[in-house]
Amino acid sequence: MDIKTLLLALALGNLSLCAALFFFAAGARRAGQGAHGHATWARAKQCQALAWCLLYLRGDLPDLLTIPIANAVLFAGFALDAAALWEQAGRRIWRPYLVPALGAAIGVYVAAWLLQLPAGGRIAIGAAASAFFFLAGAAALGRGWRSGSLLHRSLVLWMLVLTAAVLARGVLSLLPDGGRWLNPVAVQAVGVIALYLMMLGNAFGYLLLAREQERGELARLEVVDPLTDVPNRRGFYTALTPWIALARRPGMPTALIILNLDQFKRVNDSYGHTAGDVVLKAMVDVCKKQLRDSDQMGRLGGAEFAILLPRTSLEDASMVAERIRHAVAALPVKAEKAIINMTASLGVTTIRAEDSTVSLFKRADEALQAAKQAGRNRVAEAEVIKT
Ligand SMILES: Nc1nc2c(ncn2[C@@H]2O[C@H](COP(=O)(O)OP(=O)(O)OP(=O)(O)O)[C@@H](O)[C@H]2O)c(=O)[nH]1
Repeated sequence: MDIKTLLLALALGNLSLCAALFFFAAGARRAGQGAHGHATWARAKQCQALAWCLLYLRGDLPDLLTIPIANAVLFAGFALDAAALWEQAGRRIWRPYLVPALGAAIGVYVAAWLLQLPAGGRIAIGAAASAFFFLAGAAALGRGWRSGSLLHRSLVLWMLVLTAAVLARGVLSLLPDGGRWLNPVAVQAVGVIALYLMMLGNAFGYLLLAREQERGELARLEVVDPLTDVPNRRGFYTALTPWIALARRPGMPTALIILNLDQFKRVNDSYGHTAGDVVLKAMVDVCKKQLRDSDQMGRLGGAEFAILLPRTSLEDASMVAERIRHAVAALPVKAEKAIINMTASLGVTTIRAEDSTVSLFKRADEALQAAKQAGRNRVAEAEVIKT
């Protein structure tokens, strides 16, 4: 296989990935899901497909296009590959690191071309720049090394080996007698094959990270409310369980507040569901500001929230509830070009030795209903057992 055929294989490989991503994005858009998740990776593949096409057409197109521009686009493609891997690994901030590195790589390469450095020098610069971006990508994949599967770890090692091969090709191109004891065409072919395998390794690595991230997100959504980012009912119950067990032992009590926004249905009916969502998010922020780090807020559903206050007496919990009630009433929420004033009703109780989740929530809910019936925008305590 000659070098031209290998370059064509690289161009076609990246073009097929572009096509696959295009149809994936179109499918996601039709399903109403949006497809922003893979935008960086799609751009990386587009850059690389264009660059390999230009490199393939060397000799047919002007050198300006097939040498400096093709390599600059290729470096951009490799940098975006690394960026996409970092995004999938959970780090969204890659621009401050990769953009200057890309600028430097392009600057040095173009300067070498303008100064008419021998081709070996340019190849070495290209290899060093590519290896840098491959290493950045491998580092993103390597972050999950400890918890990673065998496939995950093998991919990291595979990318490191290929990076070393690309780098070795660059070093060999600098040796004055490199061509004497090695066939230069074979060295070039090994370099291009390493790049081809890197394209495949990167695609596997990217898909692996994407699958891991999706699994992590699904696991998170089982216990977290996606709108307000606080635990949902299931997550809150899980956090509550040890405190119910602890209530059987002597010591400071744990308090529970249930908060329900008043007449929230009207907000949805008057301003729309989107405005209602903004209000719910704002309410969580308002409440969190009144709580300690050790307190835990959760969303039970609709406009109803629960707050767990460890080591807090009924009296103190009522004071916190009153503070929250006041803060909610004092803060108008801007949503959908409207200013919405809200109030909340709150029921307060402490966990008792004989409590189960059902009896605890029943009591807190009765207090909440008492607050609603007394005219809303107020705090009510659950009845205390006289001993
Ligand atoms: N915007 C928005 N609305 C929601 C969401 N979940 C539930 N709701 C709405 O929240 C409203 C809950 O109303 P309720 O708590 O039952 O009653 P209310 O209007 O607040 O009246 P009171 O509780 O008696 O003061 C219903 O209209 C639900 O459709 C959500 O995620 N977003």
